[in-house]
Amino acid sequence: MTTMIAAETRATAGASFEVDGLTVRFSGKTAVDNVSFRVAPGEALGIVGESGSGKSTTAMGAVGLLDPEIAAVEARHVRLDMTDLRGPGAPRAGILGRRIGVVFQNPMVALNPVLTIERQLTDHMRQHLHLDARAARARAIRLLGEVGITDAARRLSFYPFQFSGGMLQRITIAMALACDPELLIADEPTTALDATVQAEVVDLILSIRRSRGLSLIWITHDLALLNRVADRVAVMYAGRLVEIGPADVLLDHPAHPYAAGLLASVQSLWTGEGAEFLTIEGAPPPNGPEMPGCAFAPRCPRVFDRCATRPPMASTPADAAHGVACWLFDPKVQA
Ligand SMILES: Nc1ncnc2c1ncn2[C@@H]1O[C@H](COP(=O)(O)OP(=O)(O)OP(=O)(O)O)[C@@H](O)[C@H]1O
Repeated sequence: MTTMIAAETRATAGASFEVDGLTVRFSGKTAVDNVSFRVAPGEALGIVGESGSGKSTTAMGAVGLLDPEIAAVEARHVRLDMTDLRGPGAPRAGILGRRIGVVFQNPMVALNPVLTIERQLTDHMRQHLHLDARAARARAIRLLGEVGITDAARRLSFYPFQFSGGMLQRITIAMALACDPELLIADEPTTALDATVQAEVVDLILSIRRSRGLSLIWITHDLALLNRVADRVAVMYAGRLVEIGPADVLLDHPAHPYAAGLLASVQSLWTGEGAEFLTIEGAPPPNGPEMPGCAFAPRCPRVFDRCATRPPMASTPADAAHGVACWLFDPKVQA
């Protein structure tokens, strides 16, 4: 009983999350190259980029969710507040699931189809919070209420197939919140849902973030959504972080030619009928960041000689308010 009270009253304010020099390789091939960023306590960072740009690999690699048999992950450090998640003897086990919650794209994949919702929600709490069965069940009912599932006591005995996609995503959000995390990672949490329920799930995550004061990383390919969900935005291209800055600044005046092109293509869609639909010519390089210069150089309308031979700023400084990895904005080139 004592443990239950401690768990329920634990403050759920957000923690800072700092990633420095994260590189991820699959079978020796670099998928994410020297990525650095910081999320301040209670802040929401949106990570945007096209499919395959390395958004999920960055987040999952940072928190230790990639299978070490498949992915080689290196980083100078990954810190949740003062706790280093990657140093020797780092207390990784238990942090994920307790201090960090993750909501995935497809709730059907995140949930076990042959276990009841009660079992899946309470196993998690019993493991991390050491609650007895009764206390865990009571907590599960409260959590389901928090994510908008009515008649929660009865529905705890249901299996995943008895819920709609939107309801299932609410349940995975409850699971992510089960141990009062300080950081929530939402990896395209609405992509697999019907358009009608997407907005409800976005609203739910935003309202939970506000009420709990959580730090949030929201991964999306939807630039328009970032207006609503993010305080700061990080733009990824071909495994590198090319621009990071305050959402209002970056979404109004993106500096990196790729970010500018991405925004222009979305804005041309927003402007409606008769408007020219802008696209960025070409495709991302097949070898991701494994090329001598800037990976965007072959598609860049502002390319110049240096871009093809040397990668600009290998990473954006973790503490920079607005960073751009582009030779056009390098002070030494401008001088
Ligand atoms: N398990 C894996 N094995 C091999 N390569 C992988 C694996 N997972 C990801 N990759 C590669 O890593 C790169 C980054 O993929 P990632 O899924 O992180 O991109 P993303 O930006 O999140 O894309 P999406 O929006 O489609 O989810 C891609 O080139 C992808 O093919």
